[in-house]
Amino acid sequence: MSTVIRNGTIVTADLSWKADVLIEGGRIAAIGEGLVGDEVLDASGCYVMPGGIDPHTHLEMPFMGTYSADDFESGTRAALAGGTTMVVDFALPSPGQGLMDALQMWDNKSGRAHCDYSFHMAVTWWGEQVFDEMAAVVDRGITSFKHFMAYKGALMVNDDELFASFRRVGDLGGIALVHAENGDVVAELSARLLAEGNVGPEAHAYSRPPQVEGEATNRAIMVADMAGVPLYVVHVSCEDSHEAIRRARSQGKRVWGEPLIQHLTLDESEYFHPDWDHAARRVMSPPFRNKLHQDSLWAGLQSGSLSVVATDHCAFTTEQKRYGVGDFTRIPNGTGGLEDRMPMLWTHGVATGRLTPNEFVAVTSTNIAKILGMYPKKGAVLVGSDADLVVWDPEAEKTISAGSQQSAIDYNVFEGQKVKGLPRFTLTRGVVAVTEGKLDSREGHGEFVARAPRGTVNRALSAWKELTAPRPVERSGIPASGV
Ligand SMILES: NC(=O)NCCC(=O)O
Ligand SMILES: [Zn+2]
Ligand SMILES: [Zn+2]
Repeated sequence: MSTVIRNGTIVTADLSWKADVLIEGGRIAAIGEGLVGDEVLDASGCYVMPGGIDPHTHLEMPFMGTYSADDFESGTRAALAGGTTMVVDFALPSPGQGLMDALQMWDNKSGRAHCDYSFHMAVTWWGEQVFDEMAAVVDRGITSFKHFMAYKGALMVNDDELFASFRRVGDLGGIALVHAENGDVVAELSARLLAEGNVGPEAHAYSRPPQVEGEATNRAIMVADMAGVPLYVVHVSCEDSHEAIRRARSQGKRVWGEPLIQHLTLDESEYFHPDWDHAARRVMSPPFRNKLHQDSLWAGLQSGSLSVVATDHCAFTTEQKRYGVGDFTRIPNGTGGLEDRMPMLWTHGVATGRLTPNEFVAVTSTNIAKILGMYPKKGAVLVGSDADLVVWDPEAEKTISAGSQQSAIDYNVFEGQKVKGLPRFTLTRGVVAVTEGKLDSREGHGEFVARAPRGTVNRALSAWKELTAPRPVERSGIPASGV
C-alpha cells in the first residue's frame, strides 16, 4: 500500500517548498507535484517535516532505588503523540556488569517500542572487560558512549577512567557523551546542606550551582581534545557550560551541546513552590536555572553553538518522588517531556521568532541524525529516507495536561501551558500513528536503528590528530630509541 501526503509545505533543515510526498514500503518513494497513492493525507496549511528524534531518554531505567515509570511502551507512545518518531535511550550497565549483558537487557525492554529507537552505551565503570566489549558494542551499531561525571558512588567515573574510555571511543570511531557536573563537589555541597537542615527539594538546586556544570564541561572538553574524540555534552543548562562549548567550537574542537526543552522553558522558581510535591516533581540534574541562563541557551540555538534540543525523559511518579521527603538527595532525579518537546519548542521558539521552522527541524531532528551517524535514513525528507514524518499544523492548539497525556506518570511539569503547533499526522516508517491527537500506533512496531562508526567528523579529527601527533626529533649521532 502507498500513502501520499498532499498540499503541504515540506520543511527541512535547509529548505522549505511546496510538494507532495509519496511513501511506499515505509520509505519516501517520491517527492513532487501531483503524486498519487492508495491513501491520501491532507496537509493543507501544514508543514511536512522529518519526525523528531529525541536522543536522550531513560525508559524503564533503574535509578536511585527505583525504575523510571515510562517504559518503551508508554514512552514511545508519548513520543509519537508529540511528533517524535525516534528515541535514543541509554543502556546502563550496573557496576561490574558487562556491556553486552546490559545491552541484552535493553534489547529485551525495547521490544515494546511503538517507534524506532537506538541506544547509547553508558560507561559506568572501567576495566579490561569494558575496554574489550566496547568493540563488540560498536559492531552492534552503537557508536556513542555516555559518561557520568556526577552521581558519585553510583554511575560516576573519575578522570583517569574518563580519559581511558574517551581514547578507546576515539580509536573505535565513536563519539563520547558526558553528563557534565563535578560529582565530588555536588557530594560535598549536598552533605553540608543536609547537615545545615536544608533537606527540601530546593536544596537540590543549591547543591548543583552552574559552576559545577561549567567546570565539568570544560574538563570534559579538554580531556576529549587530548584523547582525540568528538564530544557531545548532554543537558546543557547554563551559560557556564554553554560558554565552554562555545569557546571550544570557536577553537575548532569537535564538540556539540544539547539543551533540554525543560531548561529552555522552566526556571528555578519552580523549586521554591510552597507545595513539596510540585518542587520535587521538577528535581532533575542539572536543575532548572534562572532567566539569564535560559537566554543563553536560546541564543546558543540561534547562533549554532548549541545543536540539539532533547528531553532527558526520565519520569517518576509523585509516589516515587516522595522517597526523598526529609532528604532531597533521595528524590529520584528526572522529569518527563517526550510528548511536549516539539509543541513547546515550536510555541516558545518558532512562534516567538527565536527560531525559523528550518532551525526547528535542525535542532529537533536533522542535526542529531548527522551527529549520531544515521542521516539521511533518519532526519531527512529525501527519496529513500525512512518515512518518519510529522505533518505539523502550526495553528492547532491545546493546553498541556497530565489528564490527557500518554506518559504513565500522574503529573506533567508543563501542566497548564498553552501550546500552538501540533502534529496533524505522525508517521512512523510510513504508518500513520497519530491523527489530530488520536493515537493509533502499534506496540512492537519500533525497530532498532544500527549506526556506523567512523563518520566524517571522526575521519577528519583522526586525520588531524595523526598529523599533529607527538613525534621524536631525529638527531644525528644519537639513537632515537636511547639504546
Ligand atoms: N537528568 C536527570 O535528572 N535524570 C536522568 C539521569 C541523567 O541523565 O542524569
Ligand atoms: Zn544526566
Ligand atoms: Zn539523562
